[in-house]
Amino acid sequence: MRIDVVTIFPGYLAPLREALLGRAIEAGLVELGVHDLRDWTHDVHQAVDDSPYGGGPGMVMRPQVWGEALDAVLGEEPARLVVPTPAGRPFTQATAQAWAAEERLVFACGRYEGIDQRVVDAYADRGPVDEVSIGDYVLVGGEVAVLVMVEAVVRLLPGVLGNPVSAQEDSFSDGLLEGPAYTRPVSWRGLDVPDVLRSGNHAAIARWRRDRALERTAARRPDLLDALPPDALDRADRAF
Ligand SMILES: N#Cc1c(-c2ccc3ccn(Cc4ccc(CN5CCOCC5)cc4)c3c2)n[nH]c1N
Repeated sequence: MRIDVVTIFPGYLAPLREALLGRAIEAGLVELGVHDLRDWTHDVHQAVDDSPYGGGPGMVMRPQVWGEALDAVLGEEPARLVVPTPAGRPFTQATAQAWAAEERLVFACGRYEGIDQRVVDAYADRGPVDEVSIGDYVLVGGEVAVLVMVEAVVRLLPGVLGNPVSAQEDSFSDGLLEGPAYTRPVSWRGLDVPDVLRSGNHAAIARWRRDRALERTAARRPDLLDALPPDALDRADRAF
């Protein structure tokens, strides 16, 4: 997979070259290009924004600069263009899993009050364009959202995670939140690891973990329970 990011703050994306993601890049599992939008400006002030038509607060990012930048970065290779925005469709684990199958992702990081809508409209004729949001809160720009989405996608690529099974057993992959996890010591500040986890009874451990996942999901994310397909809960789950 190749990932390109266009931004006026390239330094914001430096964490993508650290730790697990950095090792994936070094291993050739993913290619990363980060591009400064201002490289496609032609004025002395390197202007990327202007006042909004129709009035309103803040500034809007100019379509011309974005058009030149995305034409250059996209080139002729097919790619999914991703535009983070507070007004986007929710980015979920299912989105990450779908995008993990893509050959190329290009992220357009807006700032100010966002990017002129004609940029999205113009590229929608060339290939898939996703306007997505990572959550119901307002950030200052798209860079943090890109860090989140790139990490969620790249960790799913074959060879990136040391233990690939964990990607399948992620929270949300079975529609539930994962339950609590424990490691040594068996007792810490008067708090003990649940006996079942040390029993060696794998069926009982699996049942206990499923029950804790159901309990946590019901308490914290009842919406996920409501969204489960009818056959997702077995009789033992229903007894819970
Ligand atoms: N992904 C993601 C994001 C973003 C995000 C992503 C991309 C950009 C580019 C610019 N900004 C800042 C910005 C601030 C204010 C406004 C105005 N609106 C805000 C909502 O109420 C109405 C008025 C627009 C844009 C961005 C924010 N925020 N939250 C997410 N989950």
